[in-house]
Amino acid sequence: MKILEIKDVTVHFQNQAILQSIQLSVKKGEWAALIGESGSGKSVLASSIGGLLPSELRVSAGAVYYKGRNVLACGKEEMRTILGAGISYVFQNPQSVFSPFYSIGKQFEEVLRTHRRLTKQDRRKKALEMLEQVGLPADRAYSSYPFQLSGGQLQRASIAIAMMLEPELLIADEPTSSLDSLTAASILHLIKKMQDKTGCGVLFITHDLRQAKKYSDHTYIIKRGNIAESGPTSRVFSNPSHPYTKTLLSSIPSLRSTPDRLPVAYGRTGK
Ligand SMILES: Nc1ncnc2c1ncn2[C@@H]1O[C@H](COP(=O)(O)OP(=O)(O)OP(=O)(O)O)[C@@H](O)[C@H]1O
Repeated sequence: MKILEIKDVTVHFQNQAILQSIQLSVKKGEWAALIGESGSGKSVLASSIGGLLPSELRVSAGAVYYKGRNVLACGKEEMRTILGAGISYVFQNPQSVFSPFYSIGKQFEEVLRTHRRLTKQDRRKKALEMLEQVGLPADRAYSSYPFQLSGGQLQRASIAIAMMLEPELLIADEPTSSLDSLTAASILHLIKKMQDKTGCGVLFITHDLRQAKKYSDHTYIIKRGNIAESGPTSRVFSNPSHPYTKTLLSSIPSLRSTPDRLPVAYGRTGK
């Protein structure tokens, strides 16, 4: 079942097309990767899904269906309900998710107050449970202010708050770009774990080809506002058809030449 279906979406800034006739879909439980270089239109596409485009950008054609409902035609109130409970975001910069003026726990509880009918005690219990699930010391994180957590810890908290209402679609917009590689790997592992637990669809926006290859079922390559190529990840990476995809893949030689497992000489002799 398709959770998200983007049909022929075109976005303009004044008379310049930033996205052109985009087609993309994400099924329940699927991990789709959207790969493209800087400025190709990844974030504009992510924003258009949740109706989060800045006012100077306009969707000039097409539709974005969330479970069959065109979100581009939804009113503000309906969109507010869909966002959070149906579609959630994790951004590159977790600071943008949290207010610096309130503790993390208070901000979790505020989301629950808006979307769920729970007692104060149950809101606190749920917040602590989510913080624990993402591997944070729950009590400390709950009472911390955002600046008291490291970048990696804050990204974990942002995943916890994004998953708290069990959304059906998680849009992860370059969630690891500001993190060191070890922390980045643990964050992607965590998103995968949360997906396995809830069965949500994931739209993973990245320029990291290795991570896309490792996690995604389906890959979309975007170039200057157009989908240059799409298909099952294994096919796109093993047998790319578009010259642009070939160039992207060949820019990281080890991606295609490094075997998934260590060679016998290193892996199995115990030496
Ligand atoms: N608010 C805006 N007004 C005008 N043009 C914009 C606006 N936001 C983005 N653009 C333009 O749209 C194009 C796509 O930008 P976008 O931010 O989606 O790229 P991206 O692929 O996410 O890049 P990055 O990987 O660097 O985040 C760029 O040419 C950018 O300059």
